[in-house]
Amino acid sequence: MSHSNEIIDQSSSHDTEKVIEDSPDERYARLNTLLGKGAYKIVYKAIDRVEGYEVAWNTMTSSHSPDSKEMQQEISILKSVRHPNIIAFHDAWHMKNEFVFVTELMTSGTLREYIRKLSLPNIKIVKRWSRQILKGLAYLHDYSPSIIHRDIKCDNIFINGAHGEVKIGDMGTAEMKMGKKYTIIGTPEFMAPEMYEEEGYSEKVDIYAFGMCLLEMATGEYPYGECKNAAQIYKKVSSGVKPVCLQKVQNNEVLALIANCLGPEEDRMTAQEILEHSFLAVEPDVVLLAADPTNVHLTLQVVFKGMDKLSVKFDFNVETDTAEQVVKEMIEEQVLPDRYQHHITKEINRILRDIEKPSESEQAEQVRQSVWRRESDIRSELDKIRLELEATTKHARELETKCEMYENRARSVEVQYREALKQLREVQEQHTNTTTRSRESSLSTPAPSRSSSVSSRIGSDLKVDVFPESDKEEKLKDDKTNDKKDEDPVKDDEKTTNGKNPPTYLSEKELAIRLDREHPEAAMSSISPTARDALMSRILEEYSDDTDISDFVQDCATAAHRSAEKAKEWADKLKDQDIMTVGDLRDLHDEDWTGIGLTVFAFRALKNMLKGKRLAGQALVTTTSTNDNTPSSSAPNSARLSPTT
Ligand SMILES: Nc1ncnc2c1ncn2[C@@H]1O[C@H](COP(=O)(O)OP(=O)(O)OP(=O)(O)O)[C@@H](O)[C@H]1O
Repeated sequence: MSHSNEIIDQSSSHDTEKVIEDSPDERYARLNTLLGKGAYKIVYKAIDRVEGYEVAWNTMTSSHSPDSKEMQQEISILKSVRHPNIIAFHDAWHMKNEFVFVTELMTSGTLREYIRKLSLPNIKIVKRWSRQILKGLAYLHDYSPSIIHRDIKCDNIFINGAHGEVKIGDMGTAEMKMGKKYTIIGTPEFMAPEMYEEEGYSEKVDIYAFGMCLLEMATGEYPYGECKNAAQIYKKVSSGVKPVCLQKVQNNEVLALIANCLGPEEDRMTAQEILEHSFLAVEPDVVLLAADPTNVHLTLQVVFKGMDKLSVKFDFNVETDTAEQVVKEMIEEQVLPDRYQHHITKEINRILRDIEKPSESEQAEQVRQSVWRRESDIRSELDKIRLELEATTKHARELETKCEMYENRARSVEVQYREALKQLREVQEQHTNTTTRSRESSLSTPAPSRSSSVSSRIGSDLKVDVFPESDKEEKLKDDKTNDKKDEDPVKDDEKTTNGKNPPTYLSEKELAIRLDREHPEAAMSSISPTARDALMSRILEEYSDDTDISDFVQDCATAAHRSAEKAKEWADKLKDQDIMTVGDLRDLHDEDWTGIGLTVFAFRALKNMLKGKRLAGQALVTTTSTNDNTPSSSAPNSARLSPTT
């Protein structure tokens, strides 16, 4: 080569690049940039003046006359070879004793250099590269006439690193080198045994060489690196000894594939068969081609990527078909290979799911609607609760007013009772005195019976009309609704006594019972003396804030003549509201009480005990000390545990 002193390395600055020479037709301009040198070729960068591309300018010494008919034919074949995985051959000419040909330029050098850079390519990259090499080989082998490369090796496979494109190169050289079909030519490490035998060979020698490339890709080692020369390689190849690095192949599928490529010529798979091998086969895509507006009738297509197989188009009825059944049918009809059954079924189901899924804007609208619905539900629920609360508060106030009224009436009845009692005693006293005097004076005429007239007087004076006529109905209603659980015998009594035949005049006995019931403090006498003493002392003591609410409620219930179960029921309601001590109860605001859910009776019993217990205690003391079922005249009215405010 006469240009060495002007040559710059590819890595040198582009500013120093300049055109050194032109092709005979001046389309290609060779630059002084050296791309690489091989055993046969020196390769420069050049520019295609017509297309504006950078190209590779290959020069090699040649004894062949490019003007020969044979050579012209080969050049025209090479020019017609067009495949994405084969470096394009653009033009060739003979100049002095140099043969020059222009090819596609590859940016990242050879696959061999690239493997060294990666140190060890992963299995995904190996698969991707292998697919591309095999596609190129399948194209060449299927070409008419069939083209055998003869020198497949990682040095003759080039890469465009930016896109991971891999292309088979050295095509021109291969053609030039071959001369005759059975010429022994190639690189010993990659040559199939039949190539050494001079008995002819087929395109399967390229498959053998591909096996060696795969070995190099999978191990990062050059095959037969353990051999010192071509003779040693030949010996091993002809005696069937495989390269040592084969033992380093980890992946069993890769190992099986290499074994097939390096095996006997007749057993070797073709490039197309290897491409379809499960290790390299690319799973097909399933695409939705069309759908009717209701998304019921679909047209789907299975697309086999990277394979020359036809894609499969089929109809799918969402309402009647299932992916599993449709794929099974197509496999049975041999429309689809069964190895893709699972994948295609999965892909169809994915499409069906996507169809069902609402679009993003529909999803957003759905979310908006549901938020709006929730908001309006909550708003109307709040309105409802507010109205209920207002009604309940109103009702509670009304009841409170009525209670006050009943209490006032009860007070006046009590006063009447005391007055009557006083009169009774006076009458009795008078009667006794009269009787004594009579006896003393030994009068024979019996005195008229005063007691009967007193009784009748008491009966007529004591008009126990605690609940006015107008309120009786209401009272019955309130008793039923609000105090239903506190089934109070007194109230039942009231219902019958006061609700039906007002006004009611009670006999002495009835009056005594009535008063006993209306005065719980008097009823306390029915408690055992010990219990009563204990309760009394607790009432007289101030309940400390940390008194357990259950104890307090039990006292209230006992004082109000309510059962232990009732006490527990009240206590549970308070505890439900986190009221655990008397202190908690004291802290309650008036409005908090209504939320506890206690009956009006319980509510008042507790509240009164909390507020007026000193009085309650006094009442109890009086009742206890007299040990009498009749109420003490000294018992203050407010001490009663009947509903008061
Ligand atoms: N198309 C191309 N694009 C870019 N660089 C190339 C191209 N062809 C060859 N080269 C560079 O030139 C170098 C020599 O090329 P190549 O290996 O094809 O020569 P060779 O003489 O055929 O060598 P061998 O026969 O020993 O493989 C390569 O290593 C590569 O770096």
